[in-house]
Amino acid sequence: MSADPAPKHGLILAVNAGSSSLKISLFKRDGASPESPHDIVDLLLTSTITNISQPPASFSFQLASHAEGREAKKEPVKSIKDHASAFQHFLDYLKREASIDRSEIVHICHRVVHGGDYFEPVIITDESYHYIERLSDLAPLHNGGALSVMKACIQELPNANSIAYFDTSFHRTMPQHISMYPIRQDIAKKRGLKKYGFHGLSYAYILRADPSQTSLIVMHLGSGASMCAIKHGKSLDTTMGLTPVSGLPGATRSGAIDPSLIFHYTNRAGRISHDRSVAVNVHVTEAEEILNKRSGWAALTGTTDFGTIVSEMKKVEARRESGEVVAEEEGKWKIAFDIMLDRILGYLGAYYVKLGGEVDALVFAGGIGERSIELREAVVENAKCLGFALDPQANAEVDGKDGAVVDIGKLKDMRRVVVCRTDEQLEMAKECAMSPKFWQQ
Ligand SMILES: Nc1ncnc2c1ncn2[C@@H]1O[C@H](COP(=O)(O)OP(=O)(O)O)[C@@H](O)[C@H]1O
Ligand SMILES: CC(=O)OP(=O)(O)O
Ligand SMILES: [Mg+2]
Repeated sequence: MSADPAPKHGLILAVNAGSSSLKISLFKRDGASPESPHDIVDLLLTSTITNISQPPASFSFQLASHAEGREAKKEPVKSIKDHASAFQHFLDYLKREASIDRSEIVHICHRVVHGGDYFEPVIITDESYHYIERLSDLAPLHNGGALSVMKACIQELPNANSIAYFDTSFHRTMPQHISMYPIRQDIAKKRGLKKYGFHGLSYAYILRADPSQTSLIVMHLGSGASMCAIKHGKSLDTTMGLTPVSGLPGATRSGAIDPSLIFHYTNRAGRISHDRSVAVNVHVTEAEEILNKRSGWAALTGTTDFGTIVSEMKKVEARRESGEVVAEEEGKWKIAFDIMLDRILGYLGAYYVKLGGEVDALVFAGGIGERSIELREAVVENAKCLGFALDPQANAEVDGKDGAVVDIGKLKDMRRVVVCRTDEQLEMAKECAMSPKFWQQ
């Protein structure tokens, strides 16, 4: 693919292949105001495909000019089975429904979860494609999906450059004693066995969203959930590790467990899994398959939707309070909620101490962090001893408020608590638009 600088103006397509979703945004680079990162790109449209790993997938498409406070309409699409078919569905829809000239797309930014030792964004060439492909085993739910979208872009949008932006880049500042595992370092170095950390594009976006705050404890809570301690604008520690399975539990991921557990769970831990739904062209073991795909709150409750867990938990609690005897099995919703809460609090306490109590704000982000009034309430209530307190009304009214950052804390004499509507696509598009090497000046 070519790496020639594009003209000053042009369209940037940003694609975010998450573990069970594909989020796509199209931006126009406004060459007239490249000074500020905030107005360098204008959003033209967004499209989201969710439930990719739990069919039927749900598709939405919205032109920015028609958005104005309206939720995009969602429709189930049976033909979507993976990230490649999700992206193809988007391209077909774009061709049919929107008056966008696809030849005006000059750069396509791809969120790549595992970048290994790549720190800067890279143009996709044979060499970088294969490097990312080799890392797929370390991000079995992610890299394969991003690569399949890149392949489609090379075929369907041959005049655009594909550029990879890495989740791992943000965490390159972690001190060695934090990123290193206490194992033999000759083996660790040879095989790249260290903590990389993920969700970095989201953390970078959050940091940029309010430049006055530079020391933060951030919770990015989505299908994949992680936390990050940011000290003076740099990642100090994060909960995911060599792969995104560690740290907090996720929709289908176990989060941190005793590493020996898996050998007691199955006697096939080291065998290559035959389940091809985990990812494309990836060799994962039965152990990785179990911990990445058959664990998490889906294993505890049967749903990957944390919103359902909260609403079912509340229904059961209401019945219990009204005197009804509730079957033990119905306690599963609260157990899932409490496990998530417990793990979050564990890292919150640890990060507060690691930051020496210098915390400008506690930040909630990601699908759960941005939408679960109840989880935010429970976290902040339990973190009272650290000087955090919630304004219950502000917490309940986040959805009605505009802007990337919404304050939900009691501000007087208390530390700041905020919700940040994170946007990994916008982060990549801004980075791309601000990189002189990608544009003719
Ligand atoms: N109202 C809600 N309350 C709690 N959780 C929610 C709510 N709405 C959505 N979610 C959760 O947000 C998740 C999606 O988060 P998101 O960050 O978009 O995920 P992804 O990891 O796919 O990028 C859903 O799987 C669901 O669990
Ligand atoms: C790294 C990760 O888990 O990403 P996502 O939450 O988008 O699946
Ligand atoms: Mg995500």
